[in-house]
Amino acid sequence: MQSALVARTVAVPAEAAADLISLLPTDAPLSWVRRGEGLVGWGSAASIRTTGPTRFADGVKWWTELVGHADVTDEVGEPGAGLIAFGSFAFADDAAVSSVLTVPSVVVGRRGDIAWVTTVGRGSSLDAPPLTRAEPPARPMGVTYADGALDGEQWMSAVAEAVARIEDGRLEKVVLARDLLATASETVDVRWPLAQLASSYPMCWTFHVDGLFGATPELLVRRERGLVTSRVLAGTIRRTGDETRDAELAGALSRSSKDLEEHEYAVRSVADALEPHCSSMNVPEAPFVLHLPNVMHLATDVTGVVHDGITSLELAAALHPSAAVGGTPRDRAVTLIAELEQMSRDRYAAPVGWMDASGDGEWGIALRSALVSGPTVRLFAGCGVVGSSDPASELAESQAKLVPVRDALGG
Ligand SMILES: C=C(O[C@H]1C=CC=C(C(=O)O)[C@@H]1O)C(=O)O
Repeated sequence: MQSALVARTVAVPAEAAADLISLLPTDAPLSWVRRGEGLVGWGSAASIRTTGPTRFADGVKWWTELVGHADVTDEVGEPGAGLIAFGSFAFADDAAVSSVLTVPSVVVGRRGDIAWVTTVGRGSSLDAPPLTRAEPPARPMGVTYADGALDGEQWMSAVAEAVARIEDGRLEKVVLARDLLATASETVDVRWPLAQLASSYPMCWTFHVDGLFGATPELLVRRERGLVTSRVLAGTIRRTGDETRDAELAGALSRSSKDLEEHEYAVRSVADALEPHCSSMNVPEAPFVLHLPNVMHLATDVTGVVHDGITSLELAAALHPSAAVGGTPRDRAVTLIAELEQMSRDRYAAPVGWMDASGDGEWGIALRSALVSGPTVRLFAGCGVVGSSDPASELAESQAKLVPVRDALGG
């Protein structure tokens, strides 16, 4: 049997963690960063891969046992300090896609002006490494794009088919996604698109776990000291870059019955899944408009007080897939997704984030994301389809949602 994990967290000056992503070396970089704060990690002290319908439960069991045997000294005491795991889960129950939880050997965290380094290993003397900028990544070169499973025409037909099924009364909403394949002339160093995403989309969570990277605006769940938060997004309009026009479009979005319907399904699915675990909840009656550089979304922040000892990962499992990425009713939507998309979503649109030893953590929905493997990058984007959806508008919306990763790849 392996010896127990030892984790030591020490405080460091905030300036040392001012640019978290620039600290990442090439060795298994991990990221969860928003507005310059969050967590980065590298190296691997322990990890688990799991598949199928029990993937979340397997992860929770593994983590609980690991934490139960670990020797942790944490002089900072903030959420994310001490022992943490980063994780990225498969969208679907099929056994072909691995989900992963990984404990880095070094984590650097920052929250406001508090910063720390956690070192994890199996030995007794763990010295925190000096925090210095890593060798900068190279820009991907010669990036070319090709259709993924479906070309634009075929994907619009899938959307039209989904609308027909909704009109038949078989379901109310389904989120259909498509993929796009990028190929660079050499292996892509994921730290390049990560740095670009973090600087262009500071209001999003810039993540990377085991080849899945992106900048998501949607927080599936945060659990922090008994409080739970979910930022629900659904309903989108593209930005024009002209401020006056964008303000008019934001107004139109907040009045659009099609988008409000899409949004309502997503909020309901989150509120219904959180309710059994909360003693009190706040679900705002009307959404606000979240402005991103490429698109605007209808957004609702659902909050609650958790009354049981449920971990953030178990909450994520209960919420996944919300109707922001699945549909309503959930089971029918997930079956239709598999039929119409004709591709595996892999880990796109599924929980990605981190959890600490207390079970607190943050799990985003892996949107505006891509899977990198050597010189190839598979990008994903999806759109909520309701009875009034128009296939050509949905295709244009999916293209707008591909912009962050396309721009970050620089081609
Ligand atoms: C499924 C995606 O977005 C979801 C989140 C926000 C808005 C959405 C929409 O308006 O369709 C989607 O529900 C994606 O970006 O791939």
